[in-house]
Parts: sequence; C-alpha cells; structure tokens
Amino acid sequence: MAKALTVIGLGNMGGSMVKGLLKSPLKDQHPLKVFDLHPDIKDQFAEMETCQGVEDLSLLGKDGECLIFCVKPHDLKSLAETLRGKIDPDCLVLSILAGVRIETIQEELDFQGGVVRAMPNIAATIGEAATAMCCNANCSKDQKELAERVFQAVGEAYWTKESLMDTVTGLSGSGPAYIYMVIEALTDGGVKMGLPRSLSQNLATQTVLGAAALVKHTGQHPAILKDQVTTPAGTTISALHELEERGLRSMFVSAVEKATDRSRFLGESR
Ligand SMILES: NC(=O)C1=CN([C@@H]2O[C@H](COP(=O)(O)OP(=O)(O)OC[C@H]3O[C@@H](n4cnc5c(N)ncnc54)[C@H](O)[C@@H]3O)[C@@H](O)[C@H]2O)C=CC1
Ligand SMILES: O=C(O)[C@@H]1CCC=N1
Repeated sequence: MAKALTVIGLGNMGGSMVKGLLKSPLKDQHPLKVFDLHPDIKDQFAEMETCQGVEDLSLLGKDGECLIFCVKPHDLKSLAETLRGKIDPDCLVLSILAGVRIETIQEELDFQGGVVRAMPNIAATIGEAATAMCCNANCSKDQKELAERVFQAVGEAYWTKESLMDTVTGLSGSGPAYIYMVIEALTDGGVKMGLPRSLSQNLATQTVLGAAALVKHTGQHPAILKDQVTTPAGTTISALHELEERGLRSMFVSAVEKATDRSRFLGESR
C-alpha cells in the first residue's frame, strides 16, 4: 500500500507544499492528507478538496506514513505533545521548521525512526522550490527516496549536512522575499522614470526570471553574463557603478548572514 503523506500546518508554507504536491504526479501515487489546528483553513483552499482532512491528530503515525511538519518553530512543542510516543518507528517525520534540529524533533516526539529536516521555499506552490535537506542515521534508503520524491515534486532538492541547514534557510528559504523586494524596487524605478506600473512590474518580473533562467541554462558564472550586458560607456555600467557604491553585494551577503544567525537562534532558543 502506498504510504500516505500528511501535511500538518496549512499556513503559508504548508499550503504551498500541498498546492505544489497536488499539481505533481505524486498526488496519484500517495494519499494526501492535511491537518491544521484551525480546520476551516482547509476549506479556504479549493485545491485541497481532494485531500482527506484529518480529524484526530493522535491517530496519525501509523502504516509507515510520512508526516510533514509545517507549523511554526514555536508550535512544535504543542504539536509534539499530541504525537509524543505515538508515531510508529517505520513512519517518516519530515520537518520544514526553520532552525529546529533533528535531535530536538526526536526528543520532543520521543521518536527514534527516520527524520528528515528540509528547507524548501514558497515557490513550492508552482513546483519551483529550491530545497536542501538532511536526515538522521535512522532514515532508511526508502525513506530518503520518499523525501527526495516529495521535494522533487515541488522543485529541486539537494542533500546536505545538518550544520549547513541554517545557512540554507538564510539563502533559499528566506530568499524569495529578497527577490520580491528587488522586483518591487525595480518596478518603482520604472514607475519613477515614467512607466505605467503594470508594464513596469511585468518587465521587472520577466527580467528577473529571464536572467535567472540564463544562469541556469548556460551554467555560466553570473559575472560573465553581467559583462555581456555591460557595453563600454553604455547604460548598464552607470547603474552598476551606483549599485557598487551603495553596497548592493555587501547588503545581500549580510542579509543571508543575518537570516542564518536568526535560524540558528531559533534552534537554540527552544
Ligand atoms: N513561509 C515560508 O516561506 C517558509 C516557511 N518555512 C517554515 O514553515 C513553517 C510554517 O511557516 P508558515 O507557513 O509561514 O507559518 P504560518 O503561520 O503561515 O502557518 C502555520 C500553520 O500551522 C498551524 N498550526 C499551529 N499549531 C499547529 C498544531 N499544533 N497542529 C496543526 N497545525 C498547527 C497554524 O494554524 C497555521 O495555519 C515554519 O516553521 C517556517 O520556519 C520554511 C520555508 C519557507
Ligand atoms: O521567515 C521565516 O522564519 C521562514 C523560514 C524561511 C522563510 N520563512
């Protein structure tokens, strides 16, 4: 029997995971179940009509199912209280909680089975997430494969070591927010210089999408592609000079550093 995937916590990211999974072939291979403390949340998503709503959380964790924890880090304690000692050892616990270490999850749940700590991002909604994950030694080969299939269903997925997960959170977990700010700011720049807002936003969005796609498809260093845009004495170099003077690169490096530190803090302050 195919193992059920149960998403627990249907907020921004749990909702994103469910929407992404429902668009993927995985939805035909595994029963998809959902649970939130607020049962009416499920009804707000028309897409979730086909998902089975879980009535009683304490009945979960049977038949080798995969529980996908998508609650806030500070809500883990109360969630774990309900599930403590009740999850069968052949189940897979998959957590996307920022900062929360595998060891903490095992302790809170009193669970010695397979645990995967993953960090996807909000682009899971459309199957474009970037996810990195790590697992404990108790994770079987099949469970690792299942975790891979879950996150590949909503984008790209990579294995890494747990000591790098806070950095992943600071880069790609939080990253979409940085890029939304860039798109918003570029749009404002266009508006300031006279473009209608909708045209400006469309141009800014497609520019970010196209530039990223070119890096990905050519595999070239971004600096080489940047130089191809930059005509001597042209327009681009004037803008790049301004960005360098104002410390754009340094700001992004510091942003990732700050978010990484915050993720570490969330893990330590439990
Ligand atoms: N928002 C994002 O872009 C990303 C978030 N994450 C992680 O995902 C987790 C959730 O973040 P968001 O979705 O932004 O938060 P959110 O606040 O939007 O959603 C959390 C949901 O969990 C529910 N919940 C709380 N306690 C519960 C319990 N005991 N049982 C069942 N449901 C419960 C809440 O009702 C709420 O719907 C966090 O741990 C965060 O670190 C990871 C990657 C990206
Ligand atoms: O801001 C946060 O804490 C979460 C984790 C990564 C993205 N959002």
